[in-house]
Amino acid sequence: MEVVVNAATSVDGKLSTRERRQVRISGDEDFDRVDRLRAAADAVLVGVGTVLADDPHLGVKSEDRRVQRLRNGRSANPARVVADSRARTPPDATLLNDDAETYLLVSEAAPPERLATLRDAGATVIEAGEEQVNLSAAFDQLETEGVDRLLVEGGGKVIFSLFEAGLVDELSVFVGSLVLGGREAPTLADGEGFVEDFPALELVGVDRLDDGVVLEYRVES
Ligand SMILES: NC(=O)C1=CN([C@@H]2O[C@H](COP(=O)(O)OP(=O)(O)OC[C@H]3O[C@@H](n4cnc5c(N)ncnc54)[C@H](O)[C@@H]3O)[C@@H](O)[C@H]2O)C=CC1
Ligand SMILES: Nc1nc(O)c(N)c(N[C@@H]2O[C@H](COP(=O)(O)O)[C@@H](O)[C@H]2O)n1
Repeated sequence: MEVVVNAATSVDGKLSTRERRQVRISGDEDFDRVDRLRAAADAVLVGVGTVLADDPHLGVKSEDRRVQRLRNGRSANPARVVADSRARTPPDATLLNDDAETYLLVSEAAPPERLATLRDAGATVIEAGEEQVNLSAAFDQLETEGVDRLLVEGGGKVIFSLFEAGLVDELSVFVGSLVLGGREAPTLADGEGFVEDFPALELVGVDRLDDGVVLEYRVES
């Protein structure tokens, strides 16, 4: 499976404010670039922290692109995937609507009654890992469901875990012209952080977009 990570940060590397309030960092051109990434993906993944903070939809915004996907024999929207160890996704979350299939990646620690509620709300549950989702094992199961290209939109904890597990193939970051600040504000890669064996990135693209810049990297394995 090809795993592509995309996020938008402030110049100081933050994904949102210290209150975890979603900020419009991207401008229209960058949101259109993200829409193209979504349209090219089989599924879009976020962590449950992002679901609780933003209640995202994760669908393709452009009708032309949705129509093109249908012409190509695909679903109009990519599937939605939530890394959600303890099944904390609210049953009325927007990404559980009928616009696309939704997979919840959970661990053995997820309460069975929560899983029953979320299955009733339309989710397909994939279990991998004891306390936290084992992303590598979960991705193997997603691949059997036909997910060959996965777009990851965040947040910082999930992105760090993916780098830690060596699962990221491509990374693109839109750096907007603003400073969010705050040591508690989520950054591109949170979690424990690396002290050695940092992921090796090859810079393959730099583009000015809106009032910011898009940096594109290939991740060396
Ligand atoms: N500017 C941008 O491009 C984006 C910004 N955001 C912002 O990021 C913030 C949310 O980020 P985070 O709090 O870091 O949450 P997150 O979205 O990374 O979710 C973290 C949660 O995912 C679950 N999880 C399951 N398996 C995991 C694993 N193997 N490794 C790590 N987590 C795992 C855990 O419950 C964990 O608490 C929000 O403020 C949101 O607005 C989110 C996405 C994109
Ligand atoms: N690329 C990008 N730029 C920003 O400025 C952002 N705030 C985000 N946030 C991400 O987009 C998700 C919302 O998606 P929907 O519009 O609801 O489909 C949000 O959850 C973040 O993952 N991204």
